[in-house]
Amino acid sequence: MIATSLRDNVYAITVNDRTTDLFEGLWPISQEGVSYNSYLIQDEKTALIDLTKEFKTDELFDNVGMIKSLKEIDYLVVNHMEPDHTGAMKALNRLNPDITILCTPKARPMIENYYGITENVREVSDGEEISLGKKTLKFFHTPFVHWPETMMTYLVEEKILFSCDGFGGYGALTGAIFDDQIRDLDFYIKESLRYYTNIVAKFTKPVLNAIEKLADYPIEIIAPSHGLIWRGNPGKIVELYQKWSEYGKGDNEKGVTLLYGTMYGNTETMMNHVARGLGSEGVPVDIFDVARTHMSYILPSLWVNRGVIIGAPTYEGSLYPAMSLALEEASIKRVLNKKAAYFGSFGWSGGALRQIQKMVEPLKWEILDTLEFPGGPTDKELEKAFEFGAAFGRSIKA
Ligand SMILES: Cc1cc2nc3c(=O)[nH]c(=O)nc-3n(C[C@H](O)[C@H](O)[C@H](O)COP(=O)(O)O)c2cc1C
Repeated sequence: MIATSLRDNVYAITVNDRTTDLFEGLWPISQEGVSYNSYLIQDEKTALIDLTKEFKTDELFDNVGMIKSLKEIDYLVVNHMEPDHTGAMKALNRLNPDITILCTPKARPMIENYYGITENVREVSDGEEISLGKKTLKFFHTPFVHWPETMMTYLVEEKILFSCDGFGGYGALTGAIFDDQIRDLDFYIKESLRYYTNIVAKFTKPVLNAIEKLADYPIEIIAPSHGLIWRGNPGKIVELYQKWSEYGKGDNEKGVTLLYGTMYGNTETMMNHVARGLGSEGVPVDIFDVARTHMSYILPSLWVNRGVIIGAPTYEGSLYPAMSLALEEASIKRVLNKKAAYFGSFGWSGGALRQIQKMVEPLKWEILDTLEFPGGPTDKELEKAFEFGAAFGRSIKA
């Protein structure tokens, strides 16, 4: 892909990755893809902001090289050390050992640990400015958006924020790279939420801190290191990230995530009646079979909805394992403060509910109702399931 101009002498080099199956070795992107965005600013001095995953090094270098020889670049700005933004660092350093690497103090030892580079590394302090000539880089330390060494870089005269992982999203770019060029903006918003819940959700407070820190600076372009560049409406992605971060406190949407798992269909039969009960109250419901859906796609729903219904049978005295794994993942991502309910089938002893209580208690999920039944549900139990769903729906709307 050829570099795109953001402003005079400010370029975006967006490298698409459509072959990595799992982002971070965890999160599926084989359908959606992802982009690694780097930025080049040409002035009396030239700065390159963030790099790419190692296997995309040649593509990045070829595209940068069309604008400026890599050997003539003065600064490499490292906003974040994660290898999807720094994988090309060693190769760049070999080509241009004189390049000055600008980073936070916390990034310096990481640069040595990951790439063995110790020379020409210059720490920038929070709020520090470096002049490139006519244009000025200003650095904001934003720890834990997404690692401790993270910072964002602001191009003062052009009012562009290079936000790295902050305000990023999955989704390879389709030639168009700006929000105002995209017909299916909903796709990128959905993929930004999935990215947020997969990658950033644990760090809601640092995201809110970063937004607050930048509040007084006019921003005309948000240029993250993954996904769309927000030029038409940069406030949109900031508002979304802010809203999603506020959800971490529990002030969520009036919807329900219905997670279920089943071995022989009894819990699934019940689930359909619970769902109809919820539907009768007009409450939006997302239904996921936890054994067959990657958690990457479940987390966005769990994150935004106020209510969670768990439907799963007892398995070896405890909870159906795929549901345990889903709840464990929700715990890792700090999905907190939900209204919850449980239903499920058992053979003889039960035990699933006990395990659920143990798992959701630290997450501050309030279990409003439970409905357990032996074997297959009777007609009476199915009626109860409908009312169980409807009652839960009412409590979510309340
Ligand atoms: C491998 C396995 C282990 C089970 N362990 C228990 C158990 O410890 N206690 C119990 O009450 N039922 C146990 N059951 C029975 C199931 O909970 C029961 O069959 C239930 O109806 C399954 O619901 P489903 O049709 O939604 O999968 C077990 C079933 C299987 C297949």
